[in-house]
Amino acid sequence: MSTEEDSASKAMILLMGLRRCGKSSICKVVFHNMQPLDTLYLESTSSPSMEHFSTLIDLAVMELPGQLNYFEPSYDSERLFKSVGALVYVIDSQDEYMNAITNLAVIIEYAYRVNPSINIEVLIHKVDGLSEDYKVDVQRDIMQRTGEELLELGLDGVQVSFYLTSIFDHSIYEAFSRIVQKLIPEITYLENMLDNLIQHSKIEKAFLFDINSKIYVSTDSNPVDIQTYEVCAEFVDVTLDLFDLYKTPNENNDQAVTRKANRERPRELKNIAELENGVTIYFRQMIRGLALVALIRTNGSDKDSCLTIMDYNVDIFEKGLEEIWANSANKQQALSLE
Ligand SMILES: Nc1nc2c(ncn2[C@@H]2O[C@H](COP(=O)(O)OP(=O)(O)OP(=O)(O)O)[C@@H](O)[C@H]2O)c(=O)[nH]1
Repeated sequence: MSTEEDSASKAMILLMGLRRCGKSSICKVVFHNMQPLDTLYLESTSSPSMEHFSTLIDLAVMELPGQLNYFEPSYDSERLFKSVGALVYVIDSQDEYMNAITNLAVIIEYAYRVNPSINIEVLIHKVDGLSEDYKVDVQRDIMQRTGEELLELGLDGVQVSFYLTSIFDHSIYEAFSRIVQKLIPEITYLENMLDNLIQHSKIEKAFLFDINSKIYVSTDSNPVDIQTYEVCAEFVDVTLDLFDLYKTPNENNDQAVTRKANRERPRELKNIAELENGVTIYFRQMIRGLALVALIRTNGSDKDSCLTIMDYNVDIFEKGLEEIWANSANKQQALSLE
């Protein structure tokens, strides 16, 4: 099966940008847990590469090397762009970016023509090297120049979203979370379910994480503040690291070694801790490699009874999730039979 055929059944994210803008580093850090500093030694990518990951939906992230000429007749760009849900274009903010903007406009013109429903997402990347003021200036400048280029091409109505990102902090996960969420058809149900859960469980904020990438596939409708996300993402890491250190009860050494090698975890992974500010943080594994992470403010009421209610409500939430997943799996099956 070719990479493009393989991706047809998945929501596809296409990652593009000029050479050395940071595409491979983003893939390695977000999807393979590579340490950001180790990306310094990554070699230039010479052929398209594809990452797959499954959350509530199956996603494929395809990286196209910067030096490839996508509009050569030998390269079937039309078929590729038609199968894509989101085009993510990376611009290196530490470099001279005018060429990147011109290249982006040409790609948008093409992508939009063959696939008008494509989401266009621009990562203003490597902002760790810029001061706070300069970051804002660069963002404004890139947005304005992109707008001008699109206007010249008669594409001023095309919606483009911009994100300031860096692999050295959580901004890249936050951006990918928002990009992925736009591709999940059931996102409104998920948000409603999370809103319902927080109303009935003294929760301040709840995230549904994809455990392996630490992208959050959904959250309640309260605004996301990046520090809250960071605390929750770190708790996912700590929980998994701790779990991987120890054998589970009734497991012999060989089974533990095999499980760790395959990165398998028992279904019901759960962890609860109290933060310095008295807020309780709650982690519970759900279906399909997802985990619910919530911050609970007990406000002086009995912590144990809060957690009992929480467990009960999370059971109901998980059942809802199973139903959503069963429905979306049926829909995908029906589509593939058409
Ligand atoms: N400061 C900083 N450097 C970054 C960031 N992301 C990537 N880099 C660095 O940028 C350089 C190029 O990154 P790559 O991921 O190889 O770039 P690429 O777009 O895949 O390059 P090609 O494969 O040639 O198309 C590496 O040295 C990375 O360490 C970031 O957020 N901040």
